[in-house]
Amino acid sequence: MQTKKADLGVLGLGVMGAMLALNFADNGGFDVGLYNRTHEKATRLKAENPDLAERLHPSETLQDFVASLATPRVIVLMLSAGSAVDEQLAQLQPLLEDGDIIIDAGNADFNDTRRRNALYDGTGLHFVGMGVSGGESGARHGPSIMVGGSAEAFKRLKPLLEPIAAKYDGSPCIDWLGTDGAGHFVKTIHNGIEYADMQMIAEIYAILRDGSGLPAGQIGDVFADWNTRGLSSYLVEITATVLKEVDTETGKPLVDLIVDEAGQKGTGRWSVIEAQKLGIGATALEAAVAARCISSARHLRLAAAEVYGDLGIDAAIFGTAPADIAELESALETAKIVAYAQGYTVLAAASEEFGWNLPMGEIARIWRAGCIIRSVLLQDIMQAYEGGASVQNLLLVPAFAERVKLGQVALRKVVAKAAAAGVPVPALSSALAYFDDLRRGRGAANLIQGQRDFFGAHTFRRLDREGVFHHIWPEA
Ligand SMILES: NC(=O)C1=CN([C@@H]2O[C@H](COP(=O)(O)OP(=O)(O)OC[C@H]3O[C@@H](n4cnc5c(N)ncnc54)[C@H](OP(=O)(O)O)[C@@H]3O)[C@@H](O)[C@H]2O)C=CC1
Ligand SMILES: O=C(CO)[C@H](O)[C@H](O)COP(=O)(O)O
Repeated sequence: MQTKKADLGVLGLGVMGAMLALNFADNGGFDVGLYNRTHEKATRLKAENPDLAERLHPSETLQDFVASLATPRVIVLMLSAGSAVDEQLAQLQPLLEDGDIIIDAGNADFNDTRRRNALYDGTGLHFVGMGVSGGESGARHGPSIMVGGSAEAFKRLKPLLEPIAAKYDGSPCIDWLGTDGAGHFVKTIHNGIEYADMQMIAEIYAILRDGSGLPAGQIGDVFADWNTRGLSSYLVEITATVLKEVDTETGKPLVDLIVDEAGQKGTGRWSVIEAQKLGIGATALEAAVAARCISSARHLRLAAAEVYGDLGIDAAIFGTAPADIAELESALETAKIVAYAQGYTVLAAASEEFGWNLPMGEIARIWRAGCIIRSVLLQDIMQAYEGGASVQNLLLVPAFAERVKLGQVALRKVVAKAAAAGVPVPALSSALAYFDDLRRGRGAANLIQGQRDFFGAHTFRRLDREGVFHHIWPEA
């Protein structure tokens, strides 16, 4: 029987919740109350972890769960995003008391988080939207934690959360990033960048597989090698592992047997929707979300392959010489910098729009370990913001400009070759197009303004004089 009240409770013991609960018990040494809609998961978690069992306290009812927690309570929700969170909040609210803190630690649409924060305002309860990244293993051993909500609530949560967070050079990858939805917004953009990163890696894989004709294992070796330098990151590391894995039943590379339809739970889409709402062109993120959608339309792709399959891919265009592989490496590294620059631009715009004053360098700091997009690049991004430097766009920071000036040559060649060969590289090419768009002082939107004024009297500004003008255009 539980005699001592638990230090906190975890509600929702799916993949992430179960691992977070173990992390709290193990690395935090906390007593953890457990509750799950399907009760068996709570009892099983305790039974399967005898070494931590004395700190795990499952309850069968929500009432017992709430009663098992020390006051003021801290309850971590780890549920599927959306209505599940609202339902649980509604059931919890009458059981809670002044000062209790409820954390939504799942992925949430930050608009929901803002709405929920507003609901709790003035109730004496605190609602905290908190992004957690690192997948199952991160949740168990140390995720990157992006906290929103009130600074006051964070002060109380810090001693509970720091011990379970990932550590980079001993420093915990957790911080309070701003009020209401700030934590979930930053997690959403993290995932948008994650989508872009994964898509670009997949495009390079497609080039090596369909353009260069390399088998999966050898492509895995290429990624493993790249992981020792500028591209060093969790995603490149796991790419190498996934590519080298062999299916024991068939003896074939497992990746060759996996259906080419990418799932998505919504965070990538949210990142792009919010970028659009803020008026920011995050084209690599957009391309990555769109590519997942196209991947899911497998029947359509198979039908199109029947119609256009004879066009094939020109395999003579991409080589496998060390210089060819190095070109791909440089292209990927450059496009990745562009994707991060886009993600950070969305963060900056949101910070301004919602008055969060997001600590940009700190976000890079807490992404350096634990999270899915952890990479050596984040160290450079952190440095770009050092001393609170105001950064308009990462591509304008001298250290990145130098790298991109060199790397764009490879990116341009790879995108051009891919177009010629017939290998789709939507994220790499949108990164290149963004860069080219950004670097030209004079774009082509003057024509669009002319067209808009023609059909809708939308007016335009002129380069040679101040003011707003409408022209009487000749009839078409
Ligand atoms: N998996 C990952 O890599 C990551 C996931 N996340 C986020 O964490 C959250 C949880 O994800 P994950 O653990 O993977 O998901 P799972 O599907 O493994 O677990 C979902 C949990 O939500 C509960 N649940 C679902 N619907 C309801 C409902 N209507 N009422 C009560 N409980 C409900 C489930 O209960 P039951 O057992 O009864 O079904 C289960 O405990 C999500 O928001 C996800 O986006 C964040 C980072 C990484
Ligand atoms: O948040 C995560 C990683 O950071 C989750 O794994 C999320 O589910 C990934 O998104 P998707 O399922 O859409 O690929």
